[in-house]
Amino acid sequence: MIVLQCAVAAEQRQLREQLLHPRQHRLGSYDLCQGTLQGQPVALLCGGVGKANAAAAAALLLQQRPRLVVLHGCGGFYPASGLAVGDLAVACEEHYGDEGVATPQGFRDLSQLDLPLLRTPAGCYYNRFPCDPLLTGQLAQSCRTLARQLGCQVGCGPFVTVSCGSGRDDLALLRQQHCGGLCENMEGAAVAHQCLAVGVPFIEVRGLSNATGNRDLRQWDLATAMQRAEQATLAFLADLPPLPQE
Ligand SMILES: O=C(O)c1cccc(C(=O)CC[C@H]2O[C@@H](n3cnc4c(=O)[nH]cnc43)[C@H](O)[C@@H]2O)c1
Repeated sequence: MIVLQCAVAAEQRQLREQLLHPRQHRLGSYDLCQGTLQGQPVALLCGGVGKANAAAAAALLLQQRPRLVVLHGCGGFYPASGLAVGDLAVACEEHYGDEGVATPQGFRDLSQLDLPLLRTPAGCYYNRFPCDPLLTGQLAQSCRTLARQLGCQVGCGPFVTVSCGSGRDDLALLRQQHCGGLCENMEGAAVAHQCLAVGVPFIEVRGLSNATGNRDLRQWDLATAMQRAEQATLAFLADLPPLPQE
């Protein structure tokens, strides 16, 4: 089974509509919708906004040993990303953007503080959590094909997960520079972290709803961004070969 996780119900509307053989379950405090999309067995999980919600939801689903977790939704793009509202972004890794300490000399992240968030036999993880490289490549390829049809761009690079959105130019610039960030969101690093902790592959795609930096809600397009992330998820599933045992 593949888990398709998002933050809010509006981010999974199309996926729910297209789900074949839908079955509704209650898992902990979540309404889980299972079925088939593009021939793949999936579970649709709406985990809530923010790192704590996203991690709690992912941790519960990971107990069922899914084949893969795909996080999808909307996000903000950083100034030097070259991206625009309506474009797609694929994560190669996720950064916890505000875990660390703000000092008079600037932001110090957890590696500079020697405070790992996760210890595995392969090593310690601080602010940065990788996405599955092979599946990320496949996701980016599916997105490029889709983007040609939609007339939009695709970026692939580091994502930054924050508690406090970058609604100011200086903050957006700082986070972009510190993490080399392409896209900002509020859940990704927490889900990537949970997946890495139990060895389940993780990938992430976001439709870009807004620019980070000085906040101007008139320029936001949440609906298009959410829809495009769902379309990208469907395109990825359609291109994905089924697992031998499924
Ligand atoms: O009103 C605001 O200034 C504001 C700032 C950040 C996010 C929101 C939302 O309503 C969306 C939260 C939701 O969407 C993701 N998201 C979308 N754009 C961003 C962003 O620029 N920075 C961080 N998160 C963003 C996020 O993952 C949440 O799930 C409103």
